[in-house]
Amino acid sequence: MKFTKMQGIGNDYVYINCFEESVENPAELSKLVSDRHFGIGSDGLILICPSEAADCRMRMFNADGSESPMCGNGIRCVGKYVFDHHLVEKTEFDVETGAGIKHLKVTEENGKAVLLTVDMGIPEVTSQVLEPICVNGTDYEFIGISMGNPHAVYYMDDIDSLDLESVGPGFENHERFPERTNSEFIQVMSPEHIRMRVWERGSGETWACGTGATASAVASALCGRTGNTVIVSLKGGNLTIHWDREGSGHVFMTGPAVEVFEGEFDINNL
Ligand SMILES: N[C@H](CCC[C@H](N)C(=O)O)C(=O)O
Repeated sequence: MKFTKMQGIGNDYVYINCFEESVENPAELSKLVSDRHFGIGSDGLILICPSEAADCRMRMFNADGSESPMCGNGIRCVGKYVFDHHLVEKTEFDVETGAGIKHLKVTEENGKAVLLTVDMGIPEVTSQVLEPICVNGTDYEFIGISMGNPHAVYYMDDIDSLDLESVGPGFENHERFPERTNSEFIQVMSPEHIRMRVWERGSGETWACGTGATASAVASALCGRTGNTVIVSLKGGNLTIHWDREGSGHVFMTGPAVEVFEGEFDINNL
């Protein structure tokens, strides 16, 4: 089976073009391909599929095989793939996701997409603006934001000191979040700049999370820590998030997408 390895600021997935391939059990396949020692190595699997409602459809699976309705870094890479491989012949197009149809705009150089802007839709606030919670025996406050997938945003003075490998599962699996949650840890640098680390539902700490960066930008504006446009600095790079709060209410994410390599695998040998 042919695949393409792509990454959005270090959030890397194995992509399969399901206009040409068919995948019987994507949840199991995601567990296999994401293994960084016995598989290809990735944060999960993303299928690029035909769609009746848009130019294509994205299905996203975390490293543990769980499916998520939306993936911000993933949809930018999907946009790059369909543009670069001429599955679309336009610089604006739509991608169907489990969180609705998303509109993408491509910035291209020499016929390749180098930057993509995604209309992430209207965020949903799922908690009090700073709701108390006790995790691993320690008291915190968070803001719950859904971008089609759940996020819990926490503010800290020093995110680098977080031992996410040990505390991450307690945030992800807390009983407050019946569907588990992605957890973002934010250090506010200025009203226009935040730093973020993330423990993702189903994948652990990743180098970036597009929906998480979007949720964190909205949360930061809601609690008055930033304006409506912020640079979010993640381990793997930066995203620009703009919340058209006074207008459409939609949030826009702009960032890069990179094709790393193409390959083939025999699923019986994974
Ligand atoms: N782990 C997430 C899906 C991937 C989100 C992230 N990689 C992004 O770029 O938005 C979830 O289960 O909701």
